[in-house]
Amino acid sequence: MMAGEMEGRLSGTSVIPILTVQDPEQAVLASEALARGGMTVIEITLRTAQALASIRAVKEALPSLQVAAGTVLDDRQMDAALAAGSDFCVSPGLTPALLRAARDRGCSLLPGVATASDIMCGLAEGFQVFKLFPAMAAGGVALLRSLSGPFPDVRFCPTGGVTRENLGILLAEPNVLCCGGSWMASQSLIDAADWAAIEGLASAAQSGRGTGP
Ligand SMILES: O=C[C@H](O)COP(=O)(O)O
Ligand SMILES: CC(=O)C(=O)O
Repeated sequence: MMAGEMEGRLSGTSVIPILTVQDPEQAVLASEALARGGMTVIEITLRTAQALASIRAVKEALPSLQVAAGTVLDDRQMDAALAAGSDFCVSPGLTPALLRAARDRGCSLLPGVATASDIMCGLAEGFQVFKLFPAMAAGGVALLRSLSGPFPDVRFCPTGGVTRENLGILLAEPNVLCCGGSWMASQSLIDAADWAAIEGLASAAQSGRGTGP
């Protein structure tokens, strides 16, 4: 992966909404609402039987939206995600095999890290932008500040426990490019077909202020 490539992809967004969807039609409706709210990048996790079909359907309906495949754990899932039209892949952690698979395929990957050792593995393979997961459980702002000492050039996308309340605090950290989270398109909002609420949460998040108290 070219240096700076992932930073460029994420530069226009404060937040990556994360969707775990059961149905491609719902995925398209939710993605349309997120896009109306100003989102330019979304992630669909490979945690459901309909995830790949959903990625395909969203890319067809909204070609200019960047759609990442999330929860990519191995090269087989990476191949399936790319075949479905994903723009890039996201993983909750990293393995040397996954990093090599991305490099061999020319696949953009946002690999997950939670420790200094994870970051060192990623740097050794040429990665400089990471998802910090699970961000809040692993230490949140205190962890981001601690990591900025030994890794001044590394940038993060904290994900896991990010809410509309703590979003602004995380985005204020200099080593945070953007955050990821599921609150903008939660299962309950999707089940309720509350597309207006999804649009509103996306719009508030994209302005970097959340909607919280
Ligand atoms: O499944 C979603 C991701 O793990 C993000 O976590 P979250 O639900 O805490 O935002
Ligand atoms: C944690 C997450 O968002 C993923 O599974 O990629």
